[in-house]
Amino acid sequence: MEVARGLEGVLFTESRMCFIDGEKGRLYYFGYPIQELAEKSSFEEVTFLLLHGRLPKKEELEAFARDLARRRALAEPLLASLRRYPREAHPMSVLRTAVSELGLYDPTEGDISREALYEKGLDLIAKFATIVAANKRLREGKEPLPPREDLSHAANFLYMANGAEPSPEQAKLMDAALILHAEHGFNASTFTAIAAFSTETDLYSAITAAVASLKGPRHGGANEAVMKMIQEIGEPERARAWVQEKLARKERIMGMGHRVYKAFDPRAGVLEKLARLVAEKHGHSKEYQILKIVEEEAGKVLNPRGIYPNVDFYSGVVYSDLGFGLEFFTPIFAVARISGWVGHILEYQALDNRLLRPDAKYVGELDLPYIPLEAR
Ligand SMILES: CC(=O)SCCNC(=O)CCNC(=O)[C@H](O)C(C)(C)COP(=O)(O)OP(=O)(O)OC[C@H]1O[C@@H](n2cnc3c(N)ncnc32)[C@H](O)[C@@H]1OP(=O)(O)O
Ligand SMILES: O=C([O-])CC(=O)C(=O)O
Repeated sequence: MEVARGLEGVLFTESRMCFIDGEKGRLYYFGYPIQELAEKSSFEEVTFLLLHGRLPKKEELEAFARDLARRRALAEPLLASLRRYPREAHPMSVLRTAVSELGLYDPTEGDISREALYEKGLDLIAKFATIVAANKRLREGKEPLPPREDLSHAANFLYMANGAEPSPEQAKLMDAALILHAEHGFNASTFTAIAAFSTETDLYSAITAAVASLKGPRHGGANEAVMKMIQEIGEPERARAWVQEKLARKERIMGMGHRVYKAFDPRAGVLEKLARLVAEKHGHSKEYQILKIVEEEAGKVLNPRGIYPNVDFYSGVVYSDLGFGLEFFTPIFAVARISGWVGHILEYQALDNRLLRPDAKYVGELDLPYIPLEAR
């Protein structure tokens, strides 16, 4: 059998959730084009779609959004832990630890019946935003704010994170970013979640593993690395030379390249427009300008090789505008992706939850004589 390095091109299951056309740069959630969802839908509606496989009717969406809103608050023991975690710990490590800890307070942690999974999944989707916002407040030396049930998921997240009710424009921006990041097939973190869940471990364990996987700079952590790149470049005038030197050293430009897309990631297309909007309106133009030059200069070498900006390239400009420091960029990704992780776990379980256990081609030796320690 051929070895498929990185499991590239391996089809390990069937799924209705996500279609990615890597050659043409197209993306659909349950058949709906991503651009249309980002423009017209809400995070709550997309989450319903990812969990139920269809768009909700008006009353269904209202009930679903109310249900999510009611689940936002964190119990005191977890809040006490968040206060105790080291202030300088990375917010992704805080999220990973907090999700794991949530399992400790669930007396039915091990119940993975479909009904229990759905309930626990909704709980996690609701609480991810509260954990991340609480951590942001604590890092700023402030007390976490209790969630508000009268705001949408995106608006409440911004309210809890920044201590002020966002404008409708800001809430829409966050909503669009969450929709764009909610799902993406069997990316590394979703695959990690499924690999863990296929052992019939509990949901908290599978999601903790997924958070750990998303943290890496080759995956969700790339959005933070892009902002560090912008900071290192410093001024738009330095960007071209910086890119040329980087590529001459055979180093990677973060936020570019993708295992599946060999064309422009359609999410990056939407985020580029949103980043341009905030750059023009609110003066983040330097960051945006640097990215445009990096995209163009790196593109001269990388585009012919099918390497283009991915979802992590422009998102940071938007998150900065919404009041977040770069260490919160990947946690924001997680606040969105939790919906995809839960949706995939439900879908995979409904199929048969077959244990994931690939194999490797053995290239070692056999039947070696065991030499006693004193004779080696
Ligand atoms: C949400 C997400 O997870 S989106 C991805 C986020 N990650 C990043 O932005 C990190 C930067 N990008 C990368 O490291 C890669 O593009 C990956 C890991 C995302 C996908 O890459 P893969 O499909 O595994 O390709 P692979 O790593 O084998 O690279 C193939 C070639 O393209 C080059 N390449 C890939 N990405 C880049 C990049 N961003 N900059 C420069 N060169 C690159 C590699 O150096 C390699 O060159 P070589 O053949 O001369 O050795
Ligand atoms: O699909 C991937 O490999 C990575 C990605 O873009 C995502 O998870 O959104």
